[in-house]
Amino acid sequence: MGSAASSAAAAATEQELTDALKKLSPEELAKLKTALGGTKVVVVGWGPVGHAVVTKLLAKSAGALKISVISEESYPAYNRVKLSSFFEHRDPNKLALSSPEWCREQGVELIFGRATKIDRSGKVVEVDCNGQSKSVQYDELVIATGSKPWLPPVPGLGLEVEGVFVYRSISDIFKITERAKFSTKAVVIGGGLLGLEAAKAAYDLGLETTILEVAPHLMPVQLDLEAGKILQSKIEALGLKVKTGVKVLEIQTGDGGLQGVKIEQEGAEEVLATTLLIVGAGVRPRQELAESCGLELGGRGGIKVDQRMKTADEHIWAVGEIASYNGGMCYQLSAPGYTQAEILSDHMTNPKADAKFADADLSTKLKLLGVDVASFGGSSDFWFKRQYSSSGEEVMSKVSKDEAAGVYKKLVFTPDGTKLLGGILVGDISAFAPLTAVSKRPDIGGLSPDELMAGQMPKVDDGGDGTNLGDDDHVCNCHSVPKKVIREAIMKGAHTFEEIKKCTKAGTGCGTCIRTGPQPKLLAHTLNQKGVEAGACKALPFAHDDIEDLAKARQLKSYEELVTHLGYPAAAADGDKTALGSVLDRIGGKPKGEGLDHVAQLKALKDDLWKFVDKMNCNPILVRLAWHDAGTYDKSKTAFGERGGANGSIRFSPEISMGANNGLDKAVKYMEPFKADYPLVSYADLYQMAAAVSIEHAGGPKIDMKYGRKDATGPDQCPDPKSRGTAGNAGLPDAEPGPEGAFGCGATDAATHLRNIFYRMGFDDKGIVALSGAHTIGRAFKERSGTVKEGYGESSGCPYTVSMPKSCPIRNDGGYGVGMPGGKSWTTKWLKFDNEYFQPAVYEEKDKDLLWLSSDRCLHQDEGFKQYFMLYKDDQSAFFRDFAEAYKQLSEQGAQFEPEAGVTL
Ligand code: HEM
Repeated sequence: MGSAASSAAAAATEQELTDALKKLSPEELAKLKTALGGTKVVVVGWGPVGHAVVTKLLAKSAGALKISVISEESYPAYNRVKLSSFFEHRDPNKLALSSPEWCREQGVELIFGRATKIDRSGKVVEVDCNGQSKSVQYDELVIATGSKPWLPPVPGLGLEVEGVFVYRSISDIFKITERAKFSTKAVVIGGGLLGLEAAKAAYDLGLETTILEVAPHLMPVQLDLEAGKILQSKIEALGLKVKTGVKVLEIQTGDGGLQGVKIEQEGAEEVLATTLLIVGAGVRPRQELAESCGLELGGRGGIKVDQRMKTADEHIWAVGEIASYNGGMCYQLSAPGYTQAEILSDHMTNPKADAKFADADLSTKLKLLGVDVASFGGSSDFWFKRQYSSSGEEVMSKVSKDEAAGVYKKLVFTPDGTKLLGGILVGDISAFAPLTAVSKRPDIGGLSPDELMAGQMPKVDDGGDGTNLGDDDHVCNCHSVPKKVIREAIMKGAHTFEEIKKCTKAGTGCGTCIRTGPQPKLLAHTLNQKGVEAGACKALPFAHDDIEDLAKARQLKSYEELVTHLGYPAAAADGDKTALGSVLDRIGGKPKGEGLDHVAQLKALKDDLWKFVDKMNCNPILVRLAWHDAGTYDKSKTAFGERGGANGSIRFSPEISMGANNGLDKAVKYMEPFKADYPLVSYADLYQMAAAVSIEHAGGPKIDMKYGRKDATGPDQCPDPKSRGTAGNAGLPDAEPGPEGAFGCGATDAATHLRNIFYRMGFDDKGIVALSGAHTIGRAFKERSGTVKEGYGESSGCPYTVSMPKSCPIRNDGGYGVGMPGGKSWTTKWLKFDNEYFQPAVYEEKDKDLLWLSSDRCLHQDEGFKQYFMLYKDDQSAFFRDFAEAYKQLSEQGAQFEPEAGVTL
């Protein structure tokens, strides 16, 4: 490699490198490309560390390397650290660190399959792609296969037992969720990081959960006995059971799989009855590939690597949980993996690089079942030599605890008290970042151990940004990003947290350096120094939404608190408070719409709904909610409520519990926070507006509906389910006839049934076909309508409805995301509102992965319907026009408006 390459690769950060590369002359860039060009790098494993290798290699080679990545899971690389947050959103995309589109844009070849063999002499990896074998040639190979869960040797324990799971991947979570539907109790083996995360999952699923730990206390690798016991009592206070010092004797099975777990504690045996068991007792490196090709392994497993992360084979590298540095232990945390990715990419792009892997930072800070826990150390000796439990001459320890409050703090010093070796924090971990920084310095800056215990921090020259962190202190511990790197990124144009994430990775791990850590102050101060006025106001130059999230995370309630904890006080200006008005109201507990009149609330709500569907990809269910609220309309009836229509009555139990409305309670719940924020808007308007926004957001027509609908006030205003000449469901249509061959209205063919239903509402054949075209978006689920065998979750969906659909991307804007995976859709791009529903590829029913119900089929078979069906097939604008007209009618009839003429926006 020429000098141009080495000077570029010697730069310290990814951002610098990208900038340095930009500065190269075309000749120099050409040299670099010749040096690396054509070199084919294959990365096995698309987890967070494998992905970090790809991004770093791209940046450091100016795109000259040809990179392929082999991914066994069908999800884009995702953040396992946040796996348990999945239950808050149930959206795999929120965990994603990348996407297939990103790979495409970067020219990275993405291969979905399992690497089965490495032929070292031929430099080929064999990949099993869904039963088809593929040979992938490499010049340089990176193994980033990570770990696999370890099952303790307990009689009867195996993943083949129904009800036994591990906790490692998104698909594990889906499987656990499925089983949880039929279980009331869960047992978790393992009281370490992994086991407690798994216990959180079981707890979030509403199961009575018992945690079993073989050691005398929880988290034995990170905590001492006292800290472990405090954590235990906090977890028990939540209603979970914890048993420590436990030996698992046997797994008992019977009909339907798991029945119980037999244990021994303090000499007494006991059987815990359960149908769901999660094993979170540790992991082992996935080294089969390396073993089978004869690569040298580490003494305790993993692939032996040197300081450059190179294995015994000159062309094979290993990083992350699989890498055994100098044959020692493999690190099962992401931070060391990221450091290793950095070092590997340095060496692969620059033979003269001198970066060396030496020690891993095993500091961890996390929230376990609502309890903050942290363990930090200046070097890995803190954990390996268990300095946190040493005593006497080896170390000096200081402890403070408040058992009632559940707060514990232990700091461990050298015997002379001049250097902090590490510490343990439970309950209050606010000092984690500064203390971690102090533990990495040669001394404690002239303070005494007692002063440090009391919360004093050595004064550091922080350049006036208020972080009390030096240039080399880490802001982001997950990715080991020092303050100076973030500062430089801001100086070079990264003016938001998102932009900082992109160019430094800071904040993309656990995210606490943003939420509760020093990043906001650093950003505010640096922007201020640059004279950049970005974001909400002078003192807090971030987006309103960011400020709101930060305020919630830190429980800040006033402008003064915001500026002190997040902002740059010297920059506060008179107008700041006004500019932050809505955020201050929100964090002070006021609804968003307070002070706005009805029309202004409607307008603000529309914007919020747009953002919501954009984030959640829940357009279809909101359309179904609004249509089912309105679709009870009977033109022969006059009394408000009894006549049905869009009046919000679907939120009441007689209606929402009708079979036809299965699953819509989820959408009703989605809408509640909006109602709380905009109290002047009726539920009826809210539901209809959400549908109109969802359709438009998905690329469909704008529906010119009016607002001001009044709400049904109670269950007594719900239509009687049997009052519409149908068996039930207040006149909503059936998709298929019942077991006797008849639809609910008595008709034996779908076309007659649809006419019975929709003529009652005042529609004609054109309206029926146009409205049915709404199925161009959305899916059916076995758990809801029961019309399909596909159901909730990744494993129960079909290729178009899982997170990596074959038609990806399915959103109108080309963005990535499917919301909750699963079910079966009518169309391939089922988050795009277009006329795909009317296309032969759909209605000819050749693609078994698409849905076509009797009520859809009659639309192109019945002569009266067919003319419209064929018109919409050829002319999307005719479909949009007729749909918008019919939907407006659907959403307004039966409703009562105030003012009578309605409100148009
Ligand atoms: C013509 C008679 C209709 C029948 C028999 C029918 C039946 C169904 C069925 C069985 C489902 C699947 C529900 C599930 O399992 O989750 C469904 C979903 C859906 N329906 Fe209809 N429907 C009809 C008309 C309409 C109309 C008029 C609209 C809107 C204007 C509509 C909008 C939707 C949407 C958007 C979904 C997807 C919901 C989701 O993905 O969560 N449907 N429909």
